[in-house]
Amino acid sequence: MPNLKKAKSSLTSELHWADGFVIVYDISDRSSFAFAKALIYRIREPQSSHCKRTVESAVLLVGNKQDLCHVREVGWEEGQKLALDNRCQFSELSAAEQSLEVEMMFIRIIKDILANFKLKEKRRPSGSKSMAKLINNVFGKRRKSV
Ligand SMILES: Nc1nc2c(ncn2[C@@H]2O[C@H](COP(=O)(O)OP(=O)(O)OP(=O)(O)O)[C@@H](O)[C@H]2O)c(=O)[nH]1
Repeated sequence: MPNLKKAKSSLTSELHWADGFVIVYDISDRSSFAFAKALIYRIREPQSSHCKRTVESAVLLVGNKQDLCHVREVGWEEGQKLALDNRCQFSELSAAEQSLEVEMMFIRIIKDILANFKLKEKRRPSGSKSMAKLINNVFGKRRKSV
């Protein structure tokens, strides 16, 4: 429960501007997984009016310290399920032993962010429709004739 409270007060400003999040927990520490879960819930909770995003944030959940799997407290399936249930990507790695994997992790989140923006572009009304919308936004829909 304290984790949830702490997570609620975390990320407040980042929720406004961040296009992506990498949430890292320690597979040999269950409390870090609970905190990661609370952070993901915070990111995915329905946004309040002052924080309306047009593109959903990309989230990559990472189970670190895979080299400590002999003292594992969080199963791979648990991490995978949390990610799937909350539209996140998931991977496990060992930052201590796999520097390339860490690099790949950042490339992956950047790719996901770009994919989200491309998806939004596709959904936008095209050409004249979008121009009409822009004009309406600037001048207002119901203009009185002079
Ligand atoms: N065995 C192992 N240890 C790791 C790994 N990654 C980080 N550590 C160790 O975990 C400890 C915490 O690492 P930090 O890089 O300080 O991570 P942090 O998230 O800033 O941790 P806090 O400062 O505790 O919040 C250090 O002792 C690291 O050496 C890993 O992949 N395997």
